[in-house]
Amino acid sequence: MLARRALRWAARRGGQRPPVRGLRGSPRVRSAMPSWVIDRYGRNEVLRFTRDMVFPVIHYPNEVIVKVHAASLNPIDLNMRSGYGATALNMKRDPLKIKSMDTEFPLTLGRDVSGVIMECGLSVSYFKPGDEVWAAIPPWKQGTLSEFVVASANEVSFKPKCLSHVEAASLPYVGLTAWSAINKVGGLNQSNCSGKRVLILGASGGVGTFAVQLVKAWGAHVTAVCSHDAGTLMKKLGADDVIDYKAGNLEQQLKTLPSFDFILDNVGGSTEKWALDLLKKWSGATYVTLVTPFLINVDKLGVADGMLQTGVTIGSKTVKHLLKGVHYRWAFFMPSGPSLDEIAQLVDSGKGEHGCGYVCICTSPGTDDQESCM
Ligand SMILES: NC(=O)C1=CN([C@@H]2O[C@H](COP(=O)(O)OP(=O)(O)OC[C@H]3O[C@@H](n4cnc5c(N)ncnc54)[C@H](OP(=O)(O)O)[C@@H]3O)[C@@H](O)[C@H]2O)C=CC1
Repeated sequence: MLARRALRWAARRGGQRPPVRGLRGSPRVRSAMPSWVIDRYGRNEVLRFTRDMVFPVIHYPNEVIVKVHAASLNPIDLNMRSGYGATALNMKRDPLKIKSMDTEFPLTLGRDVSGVIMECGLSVSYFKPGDEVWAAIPPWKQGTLSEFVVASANEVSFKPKCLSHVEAASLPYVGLTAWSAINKVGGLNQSNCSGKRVLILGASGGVGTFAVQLVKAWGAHVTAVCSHDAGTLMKKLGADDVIDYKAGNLEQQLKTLPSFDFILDNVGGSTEKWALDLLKKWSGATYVTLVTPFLINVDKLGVADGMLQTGVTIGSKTVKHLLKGVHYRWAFFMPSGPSLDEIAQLVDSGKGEHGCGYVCICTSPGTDDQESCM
């Protein structure tokens, strides 16, 4: 597995196919393209359709331009539409003000894309024009609600063969977020997850439905917390125990179960005040939350003070819980083509009880009749 991953990294950096001089792909004859953009933050009325969005340009040799066949929306797009994270994301967009941007507008939302490579930068040898790919574009870049989008080749991966573009576009952002929380931050993987007791809070959402299937595919015993409506779906996705958080006191319901090795918190709020006590003590058990105040702190306090406040908060919580015998971590979405390669393999592997793979695409999680399992 590691060797294959290393090979992919090498290939993405130009190790496999000979380097190409100049841009490769269809000659471009247009300078504008259709997009959904916003020109200010607000509610849905700020969304504007335009046919005159500037065509994306390859600025760095490792970038590709993808023709978007399908895109999808996540809660972060709604939040970004309202201005969430604007301070930190703008700093990341243009840290040295080299593009002399006065404003981030017009801003294109949408993180997920499934489409076809149209152009490759000079150093891209892993992909070629015409390849079918999927990706999650980081929030400091222009989004995917456009005809074309530019991405780093390291953010892009070959689309799973068994999914259509529309199906594939529902997965990358939630898949990579769950992968980051469970694998990169939480340290679980195919070889160490078997038999572990995993609790997923907020299991019926985009991230949660992916997380349930991932740890189940790796052999964990999965307890899913969701509302009653999603119970049947959770069972179909492989959850061993399903707990309805609306049926009485959740903390008391969970305390009747044996302790957990790993908790993924997709809910936040006051949950962590009691949920860490559900972990096994002094055995390396880990609590990972995806609901963090990082961007809110930076928006409220500015970059320096916001990051300082964030550092103090995470540092003190980590130490406090370590002294009680458990690990406490924050996780974030991480764009990654190589991680998407591994997710694509799971999707295409065809081992799950749903036919083609472990990963079952829920077009609108939470209701059984909208489930579509590829
Ligand atoms: N740090 C990061 O980089 C990222 C953080 N996130 C965060 O992760 C969280 C999950 O994201 P996503 O899956 O896309 O969001 P969704 O809106 O798709 O899912 C949230 C789910 O949580 C469920 N839920 C709400 N309240 C509770 C509760 N008290 N107990 C159990 N379940 C509950 C809802 O179920 P129901 O409707 O049935 O109540 C819903 O299905 C969000 O808070 C999001 O902001 C997401 C991506 C990246």
